[in-house]
Amino acid sequence: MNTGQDTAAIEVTGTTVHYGEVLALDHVDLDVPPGLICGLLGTNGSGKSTLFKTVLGLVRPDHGRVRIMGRTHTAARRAGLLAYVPQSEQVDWAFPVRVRDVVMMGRYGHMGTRRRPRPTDREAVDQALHRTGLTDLADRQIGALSGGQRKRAFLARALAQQAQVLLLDEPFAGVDKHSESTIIELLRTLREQGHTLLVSTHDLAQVPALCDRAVLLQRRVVARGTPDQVLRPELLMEAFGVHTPEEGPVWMP
Ligand SMILES: Nc1ncnc2c1ncn2[C@@H]1O[C@H](COP(=O)(O)OP(=O)(O)OP(=O)(O)O)[C@@H](O)[C@H]1O
Repeated sequence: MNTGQDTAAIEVTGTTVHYGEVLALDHVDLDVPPGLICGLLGTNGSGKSTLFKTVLGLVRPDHGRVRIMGRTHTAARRAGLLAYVPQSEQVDWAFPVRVRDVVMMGRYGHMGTRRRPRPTDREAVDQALHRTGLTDLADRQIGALSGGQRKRAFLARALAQQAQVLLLDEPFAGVDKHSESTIIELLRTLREQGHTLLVSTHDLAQVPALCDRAVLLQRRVVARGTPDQVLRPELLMEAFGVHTPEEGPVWMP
């Protein structure tokens, strides 16, 4: 009997993506077991966002297959299994929407077409605001938050979704130490609660402490495994042009 225990939370098989002439992903395989944090590491342009968009079904691969907990992305999204925190939001920051309203958007999938919040929706929003340290800012306009606070607001929106699988694109980029430690603590708690997280980051120094698995991407998968297996000088050199996590990534043409 298949108990579902061996079904990967995220499975990408032989996936290739072109944007016109640009090869963005080249036969990428990825397999994240449930309940783990997997770091997705690569330079600018290495295909991290494209891989997220492919998992979400926003980009159609030339070939290859994506499964989220054994389902297609359409079925997974319909079942509310998948939440996404993009790198930056294409929003009009002057638009008069409160932080609480942004987080409530994470509940839309639970509310049906009338989008009238019920007590359970309000509770989920309050909890997500609390967990991201935004309770005191809940009634502030989103455009009046700092960059790090905005990041936390979009993370809160994903939390309110209560999805099993979370995709986080550069959650630490441009955030201060306070926001960074709030986010790290939160990601660890989510893992303890059995969620699966795929987290892209340039910050290699964080990977050993945060991630159970890591994938080095340079259009194709350079390496995947535990952080120890992946953060090896020759592999980092191949993917980033650096020898150690402490040296940090540098731009490679
Ligand atoms: N809409 C698009 N049209 C054409 N080329 C694109 C498009 N989106 C991405 N690309 C190209 O595909 C490649 C992968 O881009 P992608 O955004 O996935 O990289 P990334 O690893 O997320 O980079 P970054 O760290 O800078 O966000 C790059 O060469 C990029 O220029």
